[in-house]
Amino acid sequence: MFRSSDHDPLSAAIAPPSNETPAARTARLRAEAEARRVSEEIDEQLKAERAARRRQRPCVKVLLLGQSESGKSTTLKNFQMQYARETWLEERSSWRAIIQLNLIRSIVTVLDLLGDALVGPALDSPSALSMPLTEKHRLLRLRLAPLRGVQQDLQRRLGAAAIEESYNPGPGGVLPRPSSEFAVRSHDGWRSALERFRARPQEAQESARAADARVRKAAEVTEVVVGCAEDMKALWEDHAVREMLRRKKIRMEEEPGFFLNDIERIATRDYEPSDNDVIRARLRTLGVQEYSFWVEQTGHEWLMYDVGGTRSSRAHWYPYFDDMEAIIFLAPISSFDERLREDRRVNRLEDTYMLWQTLCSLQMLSKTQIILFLNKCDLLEQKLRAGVRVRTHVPSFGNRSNDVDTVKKYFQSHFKEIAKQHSPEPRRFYVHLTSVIDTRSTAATLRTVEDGILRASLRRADLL
Ligand SMILES: Nc1nc2c(ncn2[C@@H]2O[C@H](COP(=O)(O)OP(=O)(O)OP(=O)(O)O)[C@@H](O)[C@H]2O)c(=O)[nH]1
Ligand SMILES: [Mg+2]
Repeated sequence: MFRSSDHDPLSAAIAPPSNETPAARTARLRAEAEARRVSEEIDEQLKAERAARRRQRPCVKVLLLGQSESGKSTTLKNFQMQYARETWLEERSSWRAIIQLNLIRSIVTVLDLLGDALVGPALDSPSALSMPLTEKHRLLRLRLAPLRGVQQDLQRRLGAAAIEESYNPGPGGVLPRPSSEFAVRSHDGWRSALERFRARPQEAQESARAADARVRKAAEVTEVVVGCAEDMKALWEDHAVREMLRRKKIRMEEEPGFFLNDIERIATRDYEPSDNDVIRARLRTLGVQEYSFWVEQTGHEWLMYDVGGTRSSRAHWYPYFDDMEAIIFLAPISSFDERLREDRRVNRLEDTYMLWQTLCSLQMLSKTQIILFLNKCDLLEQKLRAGVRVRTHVPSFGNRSNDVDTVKKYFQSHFKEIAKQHSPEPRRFYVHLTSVIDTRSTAATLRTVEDGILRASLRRADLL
């Protein structure tokens, strides 16, 4: 099995901050040791399961990699929609709570910003809003306050995956890491989170009373959300609030799990998530999750591995490298002007380049097909239309034209060049420009990808 070394860039990418205090280091090492123990136990269990399955029938294994929020789980959802329709439909309504949480989280973000602005510059200051915040905004804030309690409650019940990882360098350079960061989970990640929100009893042994309590709790959450619907809408549609967001350069529409334009539809008692809602919902992945699909047309079983992409999760990728038919690497190219949520000092595109270089240069992956998805093209287009200039954030872009085609081509050639320079053996460059929230075009991409992977797999089997 592959082990990381001190020199490899992936280790560098997950290295602790240089100004870490002794106390923070002790706590981190202890938490990491525990995470490693749990993770190794899960690896062993998965290995045994995989070996047993392989003995029974052939399967094609694909690993999804990329930084956090790059679209790995969303790609997996597309596969699930296409090849495991029954499970997809069974799980779909359980996403309701996650979508409610996504919506509430956006509202709470706006409320926090509003809170700051209400105690902000005086009306006559140059940075004051042209449309002043008034008593109406204070009241909206007050009336929407119960959503904070609901957010906490949902997050508690959904578990660590529902909490976005983040830390800001605190005083003295201590970077507090939330304990959730080390919550390495079993391989059924989001499934276990969703299970807690199923309407029907989950297991035979679940008592009717426990099932009732779960259903009652879900109804209580819905009642609060429905009760706040009008105020949420008023807040999101308010001109002064929009101006405040614009001034702070916050584009809520680009945030993961954005549902503020769907309040009327979602904040109702009989809301049922659509396919598209589930695709757009955000629940982060912890540890490694394994999914299996049976592809009728070719008679193969596919095993897909979805991993957590935050820096602290990346150490858990290694054990999966030596056993894959292909890797799909997600690079969100709209992120050229963003910073990592878990470390605001790092530019997201730089982080993606670094990960890509690492994967390309690993000797053990030299024969593995790596397929690059330059993802979030829709957001890239949106950003460029809004006037964001690539050159400001990527100086090497130089004086090229800031139009979508030029930008896409530029990024694509940069990834290609990295692959060429750093692969230990020549490798073919497989690339797709994607917006994986667009299920129709993604279905076509996935068919091409699937075909390519299968061919390579058969070729390999022939050679063996
Ligand atoms: N607009 C847009 N949103 C996307 C696209 N791909 C993913 N998203 C959204 O981005 C958010 C994050 O996507 P995920 O698939 O959860 O990201 P991930 O790579 O699995 O992240 P981790 O689990 O944290 O490693 C979700 O809300 C998705 O709906 C895309 O191409 N366009
Ligand atoms: Mg994920």
